[in-house]
Amino acid sequence: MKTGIICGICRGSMKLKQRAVAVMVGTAITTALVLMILTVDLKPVSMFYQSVRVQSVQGGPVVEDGQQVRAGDHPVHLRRQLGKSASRSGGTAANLTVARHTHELDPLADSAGRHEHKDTAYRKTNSRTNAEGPAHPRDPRTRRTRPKGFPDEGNFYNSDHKWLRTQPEQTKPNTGKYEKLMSLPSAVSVPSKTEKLIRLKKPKGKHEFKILESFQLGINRFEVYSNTSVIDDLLEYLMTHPIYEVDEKSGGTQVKLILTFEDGGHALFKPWRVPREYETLPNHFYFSDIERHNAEIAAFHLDRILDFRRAPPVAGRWFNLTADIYDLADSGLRKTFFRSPANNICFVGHCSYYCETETAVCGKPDMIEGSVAAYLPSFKAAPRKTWRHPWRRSYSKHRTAVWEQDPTYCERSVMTKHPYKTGRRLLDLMDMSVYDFLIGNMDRHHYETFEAFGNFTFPIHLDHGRAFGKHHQDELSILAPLFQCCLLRESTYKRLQLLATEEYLLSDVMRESLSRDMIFPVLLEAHLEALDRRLQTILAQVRRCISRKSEKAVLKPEPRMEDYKEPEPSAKTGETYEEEEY
Ligand SMILES: Nc1ncnc2c1ncn2[C@@H]1O[C@H](COP(=O)(O)OP(=O)(O)OP(=O)(O)O)[C@@H](O)[C@H]1O
Ligand SMILES: [Mn+2]
Repeated sequence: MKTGIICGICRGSMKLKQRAVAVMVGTAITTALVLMILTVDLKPVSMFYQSVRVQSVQGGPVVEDGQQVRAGDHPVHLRRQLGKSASRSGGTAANLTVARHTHELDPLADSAGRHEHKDTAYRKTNSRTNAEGPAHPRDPRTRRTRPKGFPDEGNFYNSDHKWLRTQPEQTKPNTGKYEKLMSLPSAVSVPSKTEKLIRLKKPKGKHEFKILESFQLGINRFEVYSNTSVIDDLLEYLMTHPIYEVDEKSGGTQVKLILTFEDGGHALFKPWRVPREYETLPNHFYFSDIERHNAEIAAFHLDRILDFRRAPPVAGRWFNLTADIYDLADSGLRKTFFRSPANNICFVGHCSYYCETETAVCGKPDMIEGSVAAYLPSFKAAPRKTWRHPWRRSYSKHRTAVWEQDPTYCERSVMTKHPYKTGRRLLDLMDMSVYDFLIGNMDRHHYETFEAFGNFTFPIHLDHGRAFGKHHQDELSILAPLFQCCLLRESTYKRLQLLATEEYLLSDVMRESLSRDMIFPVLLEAHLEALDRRLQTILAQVRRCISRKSEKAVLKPEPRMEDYKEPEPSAKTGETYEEEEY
C-alpha cells in the first residue's frame, strides 16, 4: 500500500518532468521557427504576390515591365503542374524588364546570307554576348558565383572558336515550294465561333497579350494553332527570347528542361545528344533509343506541312551551357554539371536513360544546340487526358503486342470500342499512323487530348524525340493502323497526293520549311529522301485498300460534330484504353 502511494507520487513527478521537457522542446521549436522566419528574406516573396497583376495562362507570373520577381517564386502547386521539382534554391534577378530582341532572320534571304543572319541573331540574343549590352544585367552582389573549375566569362569561353557549328551541307536552292504550299487554303474548317481551350480575362487598362499567351489562347478543339496565325513570330520568340530560369522536367525517361523566359513564358528544352549522322543502333529497341532534338523540330514542321497543326511549335536554338543553363539553374541541376577532360562543360541531370557520366550532355566547349517547344497551358488551366494508344508496342524485350499477331485487331477490337466507334478519333489515329510512319516514330505509347473538348477533338502530337532514327529503313509496322483498318481522311489522302507531286514535293517543302530554323540543316538529305520514299509506300497502301474495298469505304469525309454522340455512361466504364502506368 505504502509502496503503491510512493510509486503513484513517483509516476506523478515523472509525468510532470515529461510535461516540462515537452514544454521546453515546444518553446525551442517555436523560437527556432520565429528566428527562421525573421531571417528569411520575405520581401521579394510578398513583392511577387503584389506585383503579379496578371496571371499568365500557363499559371506563372506575367512580368510587367520594370517589375521584379524572385526566381523560383512559382507557388509549389504550379511547380508541380509544370513538372518542376517542388523545391529549388531560387536566385535573384535584378532586372526583369522584358527585353524583346528582334532579329533580322529573313526567311526569304538567299541561303548564304541567311546563315550569316542567324549567327548574328544568336550573338545578339545570347545573354552574355549581346552586342547592345547585356540583355538582362544582373546585380553582381546577388549573382551566384561559379564553383572552382568554371571559368568566368570574358576569357577563353568567350573566344570565337565556340561559335563553330555543324557546317551546313551543300544545300539545294529554295524554289518557293513551301511558300506556295502554305498559301493554299487549309482543309481544316474551324467554325468562327468555336470555343477556345482557355479564356483569359483582359485586365483593365492597356494590356497586350504576350506572344506565348496569344498562342495558348488560340488553341481550340480542332487545332493547336491556325494556318493563318503568325506562328513564325512564336518560333522567333522561342529561338531568341532571353531565358530567366531553368528547371529540370520530371517525368519521361530522358533529360529535358523547362525554360522560363523573361516575360514569364515557358518552353521545353531538349539538348543535342548525337550528331545528325547518328542512326539508331541496330541492337537498340525503340524504347532505348536516345532522343534527338532535331527530330522534335523536324516533326513539328512536318505536322504543319501535312495540314494537321496538332503539334506545339518547336524551334532550334543555340545555348551557352554556362550562361544560359548553369547560371540560371537550381542547385539540384547545377550539381550535375562538370568539366570534361576535353575541357568542355557537361551536365547529366536526373533521369533514367542516358543520364550517366558517360552519356553526359556536353557543350563545345559550352555551346550546344537544343530544341525549344512552346509550352501548352498548364494542367490546371487546361487538364489533359492521357490515352493508351491501341497500337502501342509491348515495351518489353520478350513480348509482342496483340495487334502485331492479329490482322483483324482493328475491326475486332478497336472499332467496337469507345472512343473509336464514332466521331473523329479513329481517323485521327490514321493520320497519326501516317505521320509516325513518315518520321519513323515507333514510340507512340500514349497520346493526350484536352479534357475540355471531350472526345470530339484531336490527339496532341507530342514527343517526337525518337523519330528520324533510321533513314535507310522504313518501319512498315508503324502503318499497321492504316492497313489493318483501311481508313483515311479524304483530306489527308489529298494532301499526301499533293506532296507527291513535283510542284509540292515533300522533301523540297520540308527542306525549305526547315531552312528557316536557326540550327539548319535540321535533317540530313537522306532523311528528306526517306520522306518521299515513305510517302509512296503510304499512297500504295491506300490504293491497295481502295482496290480491296471501295473508295467510299476507305476515304472518309471530315466527321461532323453534330453527328457525334457521347456514349452511354455504362459504355464509358468499359474503356480499355484509359490512362495506364507502365
Ligand atoms: N510542349 C509541351 N507543353 C507542355 N507539356 C509538354 C510539352 N511537351 C511535352 N509535354 C509533357 O511532358 C511529357 C514528357 O515529354 P516527352 O514525352 O517529350 O518526354 P520524354 O522524356 O520523351 O518522355 P518518354 O520517355 O515517356 O518518351 C509529355 O508526356 C507531356 O505531358
Ligand atoms: Mn520520348
